[in-house]
Amino acid sequence: MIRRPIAYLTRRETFSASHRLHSPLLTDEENRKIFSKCNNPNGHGHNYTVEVTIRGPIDQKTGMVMNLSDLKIYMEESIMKVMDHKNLDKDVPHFHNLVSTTENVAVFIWNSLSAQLPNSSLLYEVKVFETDKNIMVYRGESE
Ligand SMILES: Nc1nc2c(c(=O)[nH]1)N=C([C@H](O)[C@H](O)COP(=O)(O)OP(=O)(O)OP(=O)(O)O)CN2
Ligand SMILES: [Zn+2]
Repeated sequence: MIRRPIAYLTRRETFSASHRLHSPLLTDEENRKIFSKCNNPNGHGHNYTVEVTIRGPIDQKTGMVMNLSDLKIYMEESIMKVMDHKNLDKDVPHFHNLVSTTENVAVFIWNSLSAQLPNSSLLYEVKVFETDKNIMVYRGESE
């Protein structure tokens, strides 16, 4: 049997969203202390960048791990339509009772994409840049 090379492909999208860091599991005082300026009652915004990486064998016939045009559609559905120009806490039901940290945003994107992809085992990494300096990575791991 011919061994197929494994390759990684990544697509990047950017979206803008507002949010407030406020955990329902903490008191108001604890929220203020832990999240400080990010607990501002009227929220704040970010221009997020998301990189989604797919890992898999290169198909002999197509020469592709996955068609980037298809990945574009999956990311449009899972990320852009859901979060771009939205208030994460109010507009995205997932964050009604879950603090919208970038870690949780990365997990949310992973789960949404997994549900969309025909073969979710190809999903390798979701990387979310909250700012140029603050970057979170999720690879589907849990403990
Ligand atoms: N582990 C996490 N910590 C923090 C998160 C997060 O999502 N996960 N988020 C925030 C705030 O929401 C906010 O995004 C912080 O942004 P910003 O003030 O721009 O970040 P810096 O203070 O690092 O920016 P400087 O440019 O260095 O001032 C906080 N923590
Ligand atoms: Zn923030």
